[in-house]
Amino acid sequence: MSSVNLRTVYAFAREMHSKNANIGPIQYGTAGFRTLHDRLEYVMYRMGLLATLRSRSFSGSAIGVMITASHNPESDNGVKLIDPMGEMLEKSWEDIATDLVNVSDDDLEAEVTKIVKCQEIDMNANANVYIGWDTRYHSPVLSRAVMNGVIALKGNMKEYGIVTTPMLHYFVYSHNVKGAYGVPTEAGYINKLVTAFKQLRGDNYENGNYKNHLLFDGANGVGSLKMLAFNRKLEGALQCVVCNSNGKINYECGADFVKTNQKPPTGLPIAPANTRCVSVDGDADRVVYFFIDEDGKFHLLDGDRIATLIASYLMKLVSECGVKLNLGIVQTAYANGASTDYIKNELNVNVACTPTGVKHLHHKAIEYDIGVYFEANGHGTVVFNQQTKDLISKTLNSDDSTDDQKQASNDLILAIDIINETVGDAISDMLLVETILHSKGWDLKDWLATYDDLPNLQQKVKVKDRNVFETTDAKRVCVKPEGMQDQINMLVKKYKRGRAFVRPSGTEDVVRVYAEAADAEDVKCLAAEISMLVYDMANGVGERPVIPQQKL
Ligand SMILES: CC(=O)N[C@H]1[C@@H](OP(=O)(O)O)O[C@H](CO)[C@@H](O)[C@@H]1O
Ligand SMILES: [Mg+2]
Repeated sequence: MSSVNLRTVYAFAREMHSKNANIGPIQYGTAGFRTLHDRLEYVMYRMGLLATLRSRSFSGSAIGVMITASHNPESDNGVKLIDPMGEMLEKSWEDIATDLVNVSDDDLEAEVTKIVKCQEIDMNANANVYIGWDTRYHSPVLSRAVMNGVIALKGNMKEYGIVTTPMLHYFVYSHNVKGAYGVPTEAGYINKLVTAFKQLRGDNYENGNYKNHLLFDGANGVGSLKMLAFNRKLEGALQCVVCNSNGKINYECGADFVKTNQKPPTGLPIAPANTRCVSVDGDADRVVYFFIDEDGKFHLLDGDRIATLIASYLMKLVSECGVKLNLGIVQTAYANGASTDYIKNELNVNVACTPTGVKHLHHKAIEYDIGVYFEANGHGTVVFNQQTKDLISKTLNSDDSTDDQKQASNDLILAIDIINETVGDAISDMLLVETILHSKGWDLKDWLATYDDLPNLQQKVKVKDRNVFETTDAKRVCVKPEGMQDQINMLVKKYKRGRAFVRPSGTEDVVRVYAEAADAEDVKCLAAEISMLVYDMANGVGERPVIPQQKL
C-alpha cells in the first residue's frame, strides 16, 4: 500500500469532498449513491477505489460501476456497484462504501488501508472494473473520476460507455462465468436476446388479437438508443416505434412518470385507440405497458401484471414439459391487493412479500426453482436455478420425452435466453411480454381482463425527520412512533378492502404513504387521513401544509 499515494493521484477529488463537507454524510442506499450531479465527483473517485478493492477481494473477478440516476431528473446522477455474479453490491460492502465516501480527505488513505486489512485483500491480486454510464451529459465527467480511482489503486478497467444498467450487469456476469451466460459485449447481448425472441416468434408475427406494432417511450434515455440497435437486429420481427429518444431525460415521460401520474407520456405520436404502448425508465431497468381505449380512458399494466403474465406462461410450459418445479412470485407491499389475490386464488402460485428494493426481491426469488419477481413500478425479472435448467435440458434431449414435451422444453430454454436473470431489464422484459402476448394471441385488453386492480394512491409527506418512522414485516407494519400502527389500523377499518402503510423512502427525503380500497373516493379519503397522521406524528399537531395529491 505504501507505494500508492491516494491524496496526490487525484487532487481535484479532494477539493470536491472538502467543498461538499457541509452537505453532510451521504448513504449507499437501495439505489447506491444518488444526488445532484455536481456533488458527486469525489464519490465517484472513491467508488473507483472501492470497486478495485472489491475486485481484488474476488481475485480479479470483474466488478461493475454503473453511473446513473435512473428515473430521477436530469440534474441528478448516481453510482451503483455490481458484484461478480451480476447482482447488486452485498450489504456489508454497502456500509463500507458509505464509510469510505464520508471520511475527510485527510482520512481517506487510512480508510482504504483499513478496508484492505479488515477484508484481508491481497493488493498484488488482479483487479478488473467494468464501467458504464447513462445518457446524462454529466456522466462522462463522472466516469473520469471513477477511472482515476481505479488507476490510483493500479486496477484494470474496461469502459463500456453508454449502456443500460441491466446491460452492465449482464457484461459483468457473463465475463465472470467465462462466457457461459453469453458474450460480454453489446453485440453479444443483443444477439442472445434477439435470436431467442425470433425463434419463439416463428414466421407469423401476428396471432389473434396480437398485432405486431407498438410504441416505445424511451424516457429520452439510454433505453431509446439501445432499442434502436435492437430494431436493426429484429428486422421487423417486432415493429417497435421508438419515441422520446432525444429530449430531456425522464421529463414528462418514462416508466416512473407514467406509473406515478397514471397518464401517458408526452412525445408519443397520435395513434389509434388501444395501441400497445410501453414505457421504460432513464436507465432502462423498469418497464410498464399502457393504452388509451376508444373512450379516451388510460389503462396501465404495471409490474404486478407483468409478473402474473410471465408466471402463467412459464407454469403452462413447465406443466407441458411434464416436470415438477416450484415456481414462486415475489412482490412488495406496493403490489396491488387484487394481483396478490389473483396469484393465490387463480394462478395457485406461492407468493412472497419482501421489503422494497429489488435486491430483497431477488434474494427471495432464488429460493424457488423458478422465481418471478417484480416491483409494482415495473422493475423485475425471473431467475432459474441450475437444477431447473438441467431438468429442462434433460427433457429436451431425452428419448423418452414426447414431441409436446420437447416443444415445451425448447420454448422454455428460449424464454430463459430472452430473460436477463441478473437484474430487471426493461428491453428483455418487454421482449418476453411480447412473446407471451403473441403466443396467447392477446391484445392489452385481453391481458387487462385477467383481474381488476383495486383503486390505489401513493403520496409523499415531507416531515422534519423521516427516520422517526420505523417499520417491520416487509415494511407493512409501523413500529415507531409508538401508537402509529394502531391509528392506521383504525382508519383502514373504516373502508371496504382498505389497506394502507407508511415507510420512510430510501431514495428521497420523504415518508411514503400507500393506500388502497374497493372504492376510488374512499382511497382518496384514506390516503389523506393517513398522510395527515404521518405529518402530526412526525411534527406534532399544528398547522398542516397542503398535501400534494399524487395518483399512482
Ligand atoms: C415505491 C417505490 O416505487 N419505491 C422505489 C424507490 O424506493 P424508495 O425507497 O421508496 O424511495 O426507488 C427504489 C430504487 O430505484 C425502487 O426499488 C423502489 O421500488
Ligand atoms: Mg432505473
